[in-house]
Amino acid sequence: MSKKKLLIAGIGGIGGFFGGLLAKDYYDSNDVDIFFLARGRNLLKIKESGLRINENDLELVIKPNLVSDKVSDFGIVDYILMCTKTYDLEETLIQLLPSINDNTIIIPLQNGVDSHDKIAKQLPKNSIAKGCVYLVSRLEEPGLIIKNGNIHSLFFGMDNGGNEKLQWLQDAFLNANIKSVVSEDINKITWEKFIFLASIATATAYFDSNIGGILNSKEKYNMLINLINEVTDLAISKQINIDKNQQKVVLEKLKSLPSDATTSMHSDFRNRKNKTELESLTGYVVAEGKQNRINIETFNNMYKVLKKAPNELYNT
Ligand SMILES: NC(=O)C1=CN([C@@H]2O[C@H](COP(=O)(O)OP(=O)(O)OC[C@H]3O[C@@H](n4cnc5c(N)ncnc54)[C@H](OP(=O)(O)O)[C@@H]3O)[C@@H](O)[C@H]2O)C=CC1
Ligand SMILES: CC(C)(CO)C(=O)C(=O)O
Repeated sequence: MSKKKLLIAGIGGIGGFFGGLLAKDYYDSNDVDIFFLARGRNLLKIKESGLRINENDLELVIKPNLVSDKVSDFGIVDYILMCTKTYDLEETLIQLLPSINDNTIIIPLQNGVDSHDKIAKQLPKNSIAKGCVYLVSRLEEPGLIIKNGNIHSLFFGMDNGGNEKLQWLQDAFLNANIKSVVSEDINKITWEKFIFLASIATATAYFDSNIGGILNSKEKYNMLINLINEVTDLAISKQINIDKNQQKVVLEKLKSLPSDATTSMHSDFRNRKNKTELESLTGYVVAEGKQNRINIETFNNMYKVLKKAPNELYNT
């Protein structure tokens, strides 16, 4: 059997963490190659001294089989885990075309619910999975991933069956100690993540507050509940098969996260990044809510404020 090639595209908070665990497990493997697509100073640092993953003060240093920004170095790969921010998805896919043939399976692990369709539009012949992760992890500096808290989980699957194609990947994740699940109902799972994330990412960025700060303030908590209800109504209008009581589901998830943690979108606002995922999270709910005639007043009000540049938004 030929060697399987698994490419992690984007070595930041999630790609660095999950890619790092895979690269650690499969270093020297005769059966599997783990490749990293990285760029800039991050690429240089990983090439020079490996990728460091710091979890609860324990540090792992990982050398992938190959890290590069030149897609021609990888050849055709069997699987691609898409781990860039959503705003980099389309450009990265175009860059990756020389490594993709009709058999390459692509799994977006990004937040949001539209990556699958965007990839399928560009690559109609390929099997495209859906996926999502629960993790709090940041690329702290080039070559250094810091994971906060004890949770990590990864869900993936395909809408129309086809999960047997994903079984090899599931085994690879489990061998690398990644808590992963191949789901028969991945649309539901990714929407549950979206309801949770679009609400808490919007609230943390709008109030410039961590998760504990939202849960412990009556005013902020009530706004969070409005957000959860609005995006739940949107999901139901789109016939997503979810339980109507998403408040309970979201609050349970929030309680499993460290209270000093925040969302990746809020971190990007805080770090004055010139791009954020506002459009694929808050903006998506506003646009789809309007189209489906759902009351999305709280999302809309917060969206208008969050559209200002982060420099204008936060004064410290
Ligand atoms: N971080 C977390 O804890 C969680 C994040 N998520 C979601 O996961 C996704 C990724 O987030 P996160 O890992 O935080 O993002 P990061 O910004 O930390 O990582 C993305 C990395 O991809 C790199 N990249 C982008 N395009 C390319 C390219 N064409 N070639 C090579 N490298 C590229 C970026 O480089 P550069 O910096 O140069 O742009 C960056 O290093 C998002 O959708 C996020 O919402 C979901 C759950 C938890
Ligand atoms: C809230 C959290 C940390 C949970 O995984 C997340 O998905 C994000 O920050 O994007």
